[in-house]
Amino acid sequence: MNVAIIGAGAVGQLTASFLVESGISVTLVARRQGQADELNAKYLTRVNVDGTKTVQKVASTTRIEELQQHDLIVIAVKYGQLQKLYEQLSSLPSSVPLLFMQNGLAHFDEALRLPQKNIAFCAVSFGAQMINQSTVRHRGVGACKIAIERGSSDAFNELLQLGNSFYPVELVVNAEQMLFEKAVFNCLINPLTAVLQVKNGELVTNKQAFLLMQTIYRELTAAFEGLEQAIPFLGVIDLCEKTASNTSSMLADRMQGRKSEIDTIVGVILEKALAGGHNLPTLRTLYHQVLAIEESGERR
Ligand SMILES: NC(=O)C1=CN([C@@H]2O[C@H](COP(=O)(O)OP(=O)(O)OC[C@H]3O[C@@H](n4cnc5c(N)ncnc54)[C@H](OP(=O)(O)O)[C@@H]3O)[C@@H](O)[C@H]2O)C=CC1
Ligand SMILES: CC(C)(CO)C(=O)C(=O)O
Repeated sequence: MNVAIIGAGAVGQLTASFLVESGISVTLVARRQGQADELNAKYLTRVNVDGTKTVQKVASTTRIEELQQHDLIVIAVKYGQLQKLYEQLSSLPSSVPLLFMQNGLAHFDEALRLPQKNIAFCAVSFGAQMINQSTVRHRGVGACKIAIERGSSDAFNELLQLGNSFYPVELVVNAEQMLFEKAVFNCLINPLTAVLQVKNGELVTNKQAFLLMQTIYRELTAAFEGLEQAIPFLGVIDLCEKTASNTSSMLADRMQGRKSEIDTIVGVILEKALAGGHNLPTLRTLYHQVLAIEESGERR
């Protein structure tokens, strides 16, 4: 099987590394030629959760138009980077299956406007941190859930049968519900880690941060019926603990001075809650804090 992964960042590199380990041929598509050259010249290194290293050869390119013959294209860029990609993806053959790996909800309808016959979405709860252009650190084992929204599961079978306990893959029935539940986890973790500039584990060990997370959980469960059953608070604590040493993707954005995914994650959840008459004041305050930090351009 030939898989192309667009986005040689934290999630793209980690996923590439586990697929290669299972004998799948992977092409990592980078945005910058310099990174593609480095990946081609060097090896891709994964620093495992126990600190050991797994080193593999992975091909890299910047040329999306060359991906016509691939059996699967995984899209592992940030939400804000998808807009530029849609046009290129739409010119690929409609037979090429696509798998979207973004957090948040805004890409769901957008991706389904593409002409491809097989489209699936992914919600991942592992931690991944880019160390440099060809090294990724696995910062916590967690599931990679896949839900097929259009077409058949055949194209995704090899991924679903990966059988690696460090990169567990699960098939989920309802893509939108899966993305919603993952966005709820991210509402509880990402903005707090970004504003407080702490790793995920500190949301449990720091009493004040924990209190804030509990308050947001109460707001969310009051707004969405059945959420407390679908996502018990213990599950949130568990995710923080499993990814304790991870820099959340939103904190990583703040540290790099990049625009975050606050709107596709928190913005969409706030809108849904408001439609049901719930304002979620604590989460809303964090939302504006993240936007204010971005507006101030603190690293510029
Ligand atoms: N990191 C984590 O622990 C987790 C992340 N996620 C989610 O996964 C998604 C990806 O996040 P993450 O991997 O952390 O993000 P990164 O910023 O680490 O990686 C994104 C990569 O995409 C590249 N890219 C952007 N545009 C293009 C393009 N047109 N062609 C090719 N490559 C492109 C970027 O290149 P460049 O650097 O040149 O801009 C960058 O290397 C996000 O939605 C995030 O929320 C989910 C769970 C955990
Ligand atoms: C799973 C988690 C919380 C890992 O940090 C994540 O989704 C993110 O950082 O965006």
